[in-house]
Amino acid sequence: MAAELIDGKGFAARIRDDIKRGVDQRTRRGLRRPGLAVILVGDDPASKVYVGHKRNDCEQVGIESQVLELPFSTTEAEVLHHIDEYNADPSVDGILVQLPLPRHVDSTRVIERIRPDKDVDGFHPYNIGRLVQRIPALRPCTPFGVIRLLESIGEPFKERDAVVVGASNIVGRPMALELLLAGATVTVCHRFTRDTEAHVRQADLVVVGVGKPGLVKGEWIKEGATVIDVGINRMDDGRLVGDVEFDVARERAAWITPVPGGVGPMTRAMLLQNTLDAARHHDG
Ligand SMILES: Nc1nc2c(c(=O)[nH]1)N[C@@H](CN(C=O)c1ccc(C(=O)N[C@@H](CCC(=O)O)C(=O)O)cc1)CN2
Repeated sequence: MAAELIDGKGFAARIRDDIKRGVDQRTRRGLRRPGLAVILVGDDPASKVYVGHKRNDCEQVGIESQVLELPFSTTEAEVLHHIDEYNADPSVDGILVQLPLPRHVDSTRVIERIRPDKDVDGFHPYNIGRLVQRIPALRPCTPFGVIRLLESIGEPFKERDAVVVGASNIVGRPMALELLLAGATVTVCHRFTRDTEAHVRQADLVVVGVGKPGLVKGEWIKEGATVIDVGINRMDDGRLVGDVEFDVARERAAWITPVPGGVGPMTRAMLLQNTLDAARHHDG
């Protein structure tokens, strides 16, 4: 029987409704709206689309957003200067620098410059360190969103062998950490892994975030597994596809996320959640 689809788009819409209620409650109590500042450097078309979505999401839930669009030639020192200004601005609760950055700007130095309490992407080493120790923190949005999706389908983490394919800073590594904290037994496959297929074949839960269409073959998926596809790849004909060979995987899995409409909308919803949480923290 074909797997059930995990409806990230629908779930994210419900989370946005909750966040809107949280924002409205603040304004009724005389508190200011949460503020998000987004920095976009260069003109990568996909980044522009994502930043546009984030701006619309903020408008929908009542978060004040501002987007600073900087040319590709912007220096690292200039980006750091803008971050310093947002760090000092009390109306800004969250700062996000859209990735990837041009090669002449060091993303690690940029992320480290953001005040950890305004790091709504959850990428700052301080927040990652807190997450490692299970201390409440701003959590990286994509893995946080995946955990929320898995909780929504009643995933029994503690009984599961999970395999994460990909070990990026944004997805794979924090994803493995989140699954570990949720109680799963976790294996991470990366570019030096000798036999990714063998690991995926025995996994009860597979999370893939590499950015290569069809990297994980449908026939590798164990019968009844849960498959979370974080990949978003735009094909020449304009279609968006994930990293998993969807049609075949769907015949074997019990649950699977679609692309589009799976993890992507949840990443954006968790950004709103982090921004609201940061504002609550800033209330004192
Ligand atoms: N500073 C950050 N940069 C990047 C992040 C991030 O979390 N923080 N993640 C990705 C891009 N990303 C968010 O910025 C992102 C990508 C895609 C979606 C999304 O909603 N996808 C939709 C389809 C959208 C489309 O039409 O193209 C879907 O999957 O249904 C949300 C967020 C890299 N950079």
